[in-house]
Amino acid sequence: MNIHANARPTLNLLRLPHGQDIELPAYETKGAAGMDLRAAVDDGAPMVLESGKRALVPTGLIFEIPEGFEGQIRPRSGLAFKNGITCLNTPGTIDSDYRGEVKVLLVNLGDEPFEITRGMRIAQMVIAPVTQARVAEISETSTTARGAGGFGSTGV
Ligand SMILES: O=c1ccn([C@H]2C[C@H](O)[C@@H](COP(=O)(O)OP(=O)(O)OP(=O)(O)O)O2)c(=O)[nH]1
Ligand SMILES: [Mg+2]
Repeated sequence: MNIHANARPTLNLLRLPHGQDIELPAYETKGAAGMDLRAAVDDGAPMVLESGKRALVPTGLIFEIPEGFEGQIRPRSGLAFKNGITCLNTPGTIDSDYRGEVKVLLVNLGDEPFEITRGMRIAQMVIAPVTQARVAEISETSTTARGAGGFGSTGV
């Protein structure tokens, strides 16, 4: 039994006209972290992503991410490995107050053109909790062992 079953937040979504027959985002396995998102491109006109180019791919869906959460749009590793297709802005951020169509910014880092067909699973979305911090300006920082060391300061 999933002990978190009752704690699962609900993702409301609205289909746009061009998303009508697209399968809804779904977790492909019981323990999947992300739900796969599908391309709502024209049936008769697949989108061709040339090598080195990027494109915003429509999902045909508007989400209401529950308050206190975000949607993280991440690449699918299979597309990345086989075709060099990834999300340019990964992880893309879907804000809980966004009410526009969710789009996936794909880039083709492979050598061949890539055809995106209607209903193709192009990316995945992870619903993750978000903390909004308060911002407080200070005049000096506390002291730590690390100090300003970074970018490899602890060695390899
Ligand atoms: O891959 C993505 C990333 C973002 N968005 C939408 C939802 C998100 O809530 C909104 C704004 O995203 P972000 O804050 O990353 O972009 P921005 O360049 O800062 O735009 P804005 O000024 O609208 O916040 O764009 C997508 O549909 N797909
Ligand atoms: Mg922003």
